[in-house]
Amino acid sequence: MTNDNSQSVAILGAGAWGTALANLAAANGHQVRVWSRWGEETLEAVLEDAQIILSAISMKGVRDVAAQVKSLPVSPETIFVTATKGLEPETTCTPSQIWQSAFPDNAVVVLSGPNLSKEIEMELPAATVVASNIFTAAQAVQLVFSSNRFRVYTNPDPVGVELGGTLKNVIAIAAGVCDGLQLGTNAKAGLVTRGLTEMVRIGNFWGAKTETFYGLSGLGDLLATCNSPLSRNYQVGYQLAAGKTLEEVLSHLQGTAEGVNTCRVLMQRARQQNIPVPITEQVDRLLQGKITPQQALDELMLRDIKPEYHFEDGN
Ligand SMILES: NC(=O)C1=CN([C@@H]2O[C@H](COP(=O)(O)OP(=O)(O)OC[C@H]3O[C@@H](n4cnc5c(N)ncnc54)[C@H](O)[C@@H]3O)[C@@H](O)[C@H]2O)C=CC1
Ligand SMILES: O=C(CO)COP(=O)(O)O
Repeated sequence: MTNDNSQSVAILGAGAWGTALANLAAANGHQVRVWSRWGEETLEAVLEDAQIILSAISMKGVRDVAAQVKSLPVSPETIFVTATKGLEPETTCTPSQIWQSAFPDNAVVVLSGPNLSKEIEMELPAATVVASNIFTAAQAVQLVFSSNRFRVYTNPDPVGVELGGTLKNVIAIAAGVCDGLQLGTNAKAGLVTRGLTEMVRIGNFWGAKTETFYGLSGLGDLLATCNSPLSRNYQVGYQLAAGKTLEEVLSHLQGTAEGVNTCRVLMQRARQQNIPVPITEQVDRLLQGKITPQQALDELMLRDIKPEYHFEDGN
């Protein structure tokens, strides 16, 4: 396909998600180059004249790759896009914070939504969100990826969009446990809905807007990952419920389940800041092998009874 507005796009990370995004941009007629740490092309060659640099590196590699990019010439006009869903253990930074601190003069856009890469590779329809403090940058990225099979919305709340995609991974592990234990549809609906409340609570604390969590990058991604065996995070929970150890599960898992590390980081930060995160807390104890899936369920069901919401008018 030819494209009069063809952009030069560098994709960093040739895993499942980087490859799917590269294919979407290439199908729209953009010039796409993909860099992988195992590939033949150098980072310098892939970045040359890039108008958009998109990172789909898993969380553990983001800071290192950002430092490598920083050592190379990058125009201040270049837009960075981050598609990673995780939190850095040492700093609790989100990926966009790492990219923005490495490139303070460049626009940074977060791309996140209900996007199971296998379905996107099968050319099934999907929607996503691109969020930035700089609206024109989000619009430019929207144009690069939008097509009749990938609907891209802009959003002005990058923190909310990024946290939605990150926090839902922990709830997806819990949802996998719920299905693995065959707890039924009512239990799953209760878990996912209270999971969303937990995500909003954390997100608000960290500066995200409530409405964003009710959109594609929050509720949307929560529904996708909590209901699909294609989700690696869901698979982790499902297999823990079958009695496997975390080590056994991770040794056979294809790709990255970011929720495992996110849960630890989130738990530490929530404790420091006194944010109640009951579901995350049980997932954390389960991942650490401190409790069984059944004990996690009992802990959640037998918490103190309380109102569903604290309304502002006191009712
Ligand atoms: N696969 C999916 O359906 C989706 C994944 N994501 C997110 O995208 C990110 C990547 O996910 P996948 O592509 O599925 O994972 P993956 O495991 O298939 O690929 C990860 C990529 O990161 C690279 N990488 C890891 N550490 C590195 C380092 N130190 N230096 C350089 N490169 C390094 C790997 O070589 C690989 O290319 C994750 O944060 C995930 O949550 C987001 C939406 C959808
Ligand atoms: O984020 C995803 C879908 O939006 C992918 O989920 P997993 O990382 O659990 O596979």
